Amino acid sequence: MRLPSWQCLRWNGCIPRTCQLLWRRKNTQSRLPFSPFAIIEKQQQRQNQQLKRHFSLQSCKNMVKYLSQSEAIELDLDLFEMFHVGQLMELAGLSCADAVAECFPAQTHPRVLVVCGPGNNGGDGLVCARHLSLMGYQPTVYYPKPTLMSLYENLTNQCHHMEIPSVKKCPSVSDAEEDYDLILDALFGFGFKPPVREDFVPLVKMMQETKVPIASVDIPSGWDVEKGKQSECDFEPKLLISLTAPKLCAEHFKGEHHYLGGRFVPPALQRKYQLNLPDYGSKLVVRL
Ligand SMILES: NC(=O)C1=CN([C@@H]2O[C@H](COP(=O)(O)OP(=O)(O)OC[C@H]3O[C@@H](n4cnc5c(N)ncnc54)[C@H](OP(=O)(O)O)[C@@H]3O)[C@@H](O)[C@H]2O)[C@@H](O)CC1
Ligand SMILES: [K+]
Repeated sequence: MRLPSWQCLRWNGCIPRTCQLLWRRKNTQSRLPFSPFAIIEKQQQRQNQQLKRHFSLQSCKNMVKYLSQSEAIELDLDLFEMFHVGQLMELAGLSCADAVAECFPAQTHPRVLVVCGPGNNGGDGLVCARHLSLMGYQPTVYYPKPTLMSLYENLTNQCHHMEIPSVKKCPSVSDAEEDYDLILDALFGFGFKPPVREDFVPLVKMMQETKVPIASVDIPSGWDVEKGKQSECDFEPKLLISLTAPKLCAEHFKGEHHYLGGRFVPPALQRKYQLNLPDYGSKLVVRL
């Protein structure tokens, strides 16, 4: 039996399908110890892997910047000189609702427990709850330490006007699993300094132990903003919505969906922080 020329095969890179099938059949009949097609397939796999490596390197080069905690705080202050905090929060919360709708549709995950913390991350959560309700979800707000400032009071009142219920007690693991299809974690953002203080421990524990999927706003609460998970107990959200630009902890995120939202950074600030943001087009969020 005549083997096809290796040079010719390498040159062409591929062989007509019928020819391959014929060769395979002959090869099996003559019980040759190897098939040249297997070797060619191996070569093609190797080439594909090289291409993949090349493109992933390229995308790393073009990748959005991951911010340290101090960069995130500094950028936040710069933004606050240009915009009212309420404007930024409205876009942030709307982006979160949009990403939730892409990953956990209202038809399959209607009941959302929105956990809101005492800072701006919690404010994003209140805005998100309002938009989720407008999108056909049934959100419930848990806001254990409401901040006594008009910004947060207004956001809370807006939730009341939308007839969004709230709970006063942290649900147990079993209650959470019975009553909710998704938890929106807006407890701590980039202002968090570990470890979690005592009054929030039961809430974080519930989120660690529950099987209800979690969508985290900006930072998975309890993670170090730069180093990520602090212990095996820290929860792993299914969805992370980074706002403005991802923080360093997002490099450790292993969940299924990572989105970027908060499409409000003017070009001068993008240049100052070398953010290298992706093109949002007409969308509120982009998948990273
Ligand atoms: N420009 C942007 O990028 C935009 C950012 N936005 C959003 O703002 C978020 C950052 O907001 P933030 O600065 O208010 O901080 P955040 O993390 O919400 O909370 C701090 C609170 O947590 C508390 N606390 C801290 N550590 C604690 C601990 N260990 N255990 C218990 N409590 C602890 C702390 O208490 P304190 O230390 O002050 O007593 C304070 O009350 C950001 O992630 C994004 O979601 C968008 O709204 C719009 C545009
Ligand atoms: K969070």
